[in-house]
Amino acid sequence: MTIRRLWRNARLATLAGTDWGLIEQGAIVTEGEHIAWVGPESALPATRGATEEHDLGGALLTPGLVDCHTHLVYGGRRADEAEMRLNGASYESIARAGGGILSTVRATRAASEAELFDQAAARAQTLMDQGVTTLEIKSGYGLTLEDEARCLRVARRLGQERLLSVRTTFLGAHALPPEYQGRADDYISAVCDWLPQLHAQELVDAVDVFCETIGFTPAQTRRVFEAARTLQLPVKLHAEQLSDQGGAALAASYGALSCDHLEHLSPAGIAAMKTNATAAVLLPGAFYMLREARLPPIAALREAGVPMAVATDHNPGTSPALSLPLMAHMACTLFRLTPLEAVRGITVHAAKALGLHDRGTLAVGQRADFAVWALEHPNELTYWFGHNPCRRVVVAAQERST
Ligand SMILES: N=CN[C@@H](CCC(=O)O)C(=O)O
Ligand SMILES: [Zn+2]
Repeated sequence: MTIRRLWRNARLATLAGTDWGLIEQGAIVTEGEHIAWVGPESALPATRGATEEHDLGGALLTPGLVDCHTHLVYGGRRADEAEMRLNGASYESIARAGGGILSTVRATRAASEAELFDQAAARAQTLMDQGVTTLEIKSGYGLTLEDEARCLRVARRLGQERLLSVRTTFLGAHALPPEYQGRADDYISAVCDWLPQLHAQELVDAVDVFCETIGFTPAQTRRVFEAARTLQLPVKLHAEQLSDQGGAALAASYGALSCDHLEHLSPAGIAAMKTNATAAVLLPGAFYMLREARLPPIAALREAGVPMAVATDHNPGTSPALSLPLMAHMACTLFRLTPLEAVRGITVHAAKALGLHDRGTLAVGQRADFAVWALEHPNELTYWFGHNPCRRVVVAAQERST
């Protein structure tokens, strides 16, 4: 029997149109895992009787948050590297000396799958406690077939065992592992060979590449995208973070779901993203921690109508951040997004960046994923920082304790 639930006595921010979509004294009826009715309580049809009723005490209810770019599964930590950077070393110089991503690769390979799971689960819990109901998790710290598979299995298990929706992204082309030094093209051949094997194990929802001077070239990126295309897997790209490689235009030409980082994005890249409906994922945590000098071209993206998402980019090197509302706050203060843009960036546009159209707003037919906040207005999601106003989280109409 489909369970029908009534969630009432809430101020709703539906985000279903182009504004906040506020509904005072609102109610939502869910049937099974989806929203069956949403509106002011006064208009609730009598036929909408529910088997369960939840009084939300006048709190603010928003769509569940979507963190569309994380590297959540890894071993170790990189506080020493952060200290080196604070003492003057650059991210690139540390990477070229075999630190950076490769130091996390060593720690990840040394960790057991159970350890990787426990550590990632604790991080996921912190994100979830602050309103996240959908989480993208990339591999990219294993860099062997088996180590990449382990990380993707851990990510899948998080989705199965926790009340959370997880999307997995294969990022084998994240860094060149030591055993392939000087043989980047051979490593890309290996990555292209692993992809169908991982896909056959149902471990891959999308494919990503780090296209950068300290990552992979556009030509190597293209080879990975061709392998993804053969399997009809969507692609996304770490693009134009530290330099303009023309990666965004390349990714957009493959119909990429998103291009992420984008501090060095060119007008041609923006035009290609616009043409191909590719979302821009902004990552203020990495921008802040690397003390980058150059802002992503927000005004031009806005002008072009490219959807802008915001994510934590949680990773041990450049963004050990575990609060998506904090990233929305930083997207406003650092990148000058409006509060509405930033909140759409962690809900409906983040869902779009994952190719998901069934979440991110409160509307009939959408997944019943929402967060309840001790706030009066959704603009407070980008106002407060350093505390957690999230009170309840509901995933597919099931309440998760926070
Ligand atoms: N830029 C590449 N990948 C990560 C950083 C990974 C790391 O430094 O461990 C990012 O998205 O910022
Ligand atoms: Zn990343």
